[in-house]
Amino acid sequence: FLEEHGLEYAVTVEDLQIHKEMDFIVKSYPRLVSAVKIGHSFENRLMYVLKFSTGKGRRRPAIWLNAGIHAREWIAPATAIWTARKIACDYGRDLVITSILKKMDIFLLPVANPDGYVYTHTHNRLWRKTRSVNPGSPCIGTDPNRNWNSHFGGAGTSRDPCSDMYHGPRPHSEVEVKLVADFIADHGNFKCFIDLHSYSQLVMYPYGYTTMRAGDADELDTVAQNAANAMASLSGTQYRVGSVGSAIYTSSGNSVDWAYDNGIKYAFIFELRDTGFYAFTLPADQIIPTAQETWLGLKTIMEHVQNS
Ligand SMILES: O=C(O)[C@H](Cc1ccccc1)CC(O)(O)C[N+](=O)[O-]
Ligand SMILES: [Zn+2]
Repeated sequence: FLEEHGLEYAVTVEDLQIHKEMDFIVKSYPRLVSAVKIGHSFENRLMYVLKFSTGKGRRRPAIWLNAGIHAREWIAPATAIWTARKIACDYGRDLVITSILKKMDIFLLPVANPDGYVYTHTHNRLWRKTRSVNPGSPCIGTDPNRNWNSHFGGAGTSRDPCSDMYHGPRPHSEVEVKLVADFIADHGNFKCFIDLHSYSQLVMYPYGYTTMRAGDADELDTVAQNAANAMASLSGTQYRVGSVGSAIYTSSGNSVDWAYDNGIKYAFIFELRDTGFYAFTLPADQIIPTAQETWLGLKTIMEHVQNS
């Protein structure tokens, strides 16, 4: 049919519901929110960032909120898209977010690994990595939280393409990582990088490649503890706090070590709900409660950044 009608055979990739909601938020708040499309994934899906900005000027101090780098951690993109609408709705109403946006821009990437995210909906709910091809191996994908150009290939990573911790053939080999890293480096004025994962209920800061304390560890620990306290204030959910290396395990090439090494002092990773009962398959009725408590933690950090 397509041949005889001369139509191009369009390679359709499943659209993400979340991208449709992002379009809707851009349309609903055109003066505050814009779509920044930083490129495409390995399987040619949009890498779609929302920019929240009240001012002109391309290089206002900025905050990067990242989610969904690991495909199976569905609560992270869900929390991120709820947060997108919360920022838009509360600007002009909530004193803290209004004052933050007066001086800073916020960039939000709800699905940082779109190929993996779709794959968890269509083939394997517990998929973690990207979906890139590994030449010479039957195994697909690289762990995008081991692929950043920071102590690449060090502790807590694997060189085996079949491993869930495979660091990839080289730093930023994954286009999904490269696009974010290049965007942040080119912008050059990011003050804060927050990466949403699940599960374990943790608020962590660098370093992950070592248990050695980062230069700013004392300040970051205080900020993280304040965030955890704010999150617990809503319905008592307990978040532990610490450096990645000490709170869980050493793992090199992760996003916050890269951000911190590239001058973004306020670099945090959140491990959202729960502590293992449902694990990655957190029931949908916990999405909004998780997003609401996480928002209190995010505001705590962003307020500190704005005043620093
Ligand atoms: O292994 C990971 O990348 C995170 C732990 C982590 C978090 C921050 C920096 C380095 C590692 C754990 C998780 O979110 O991926 C959950 N999991 O183990 O699947
Ligand atoms: Zn993760």
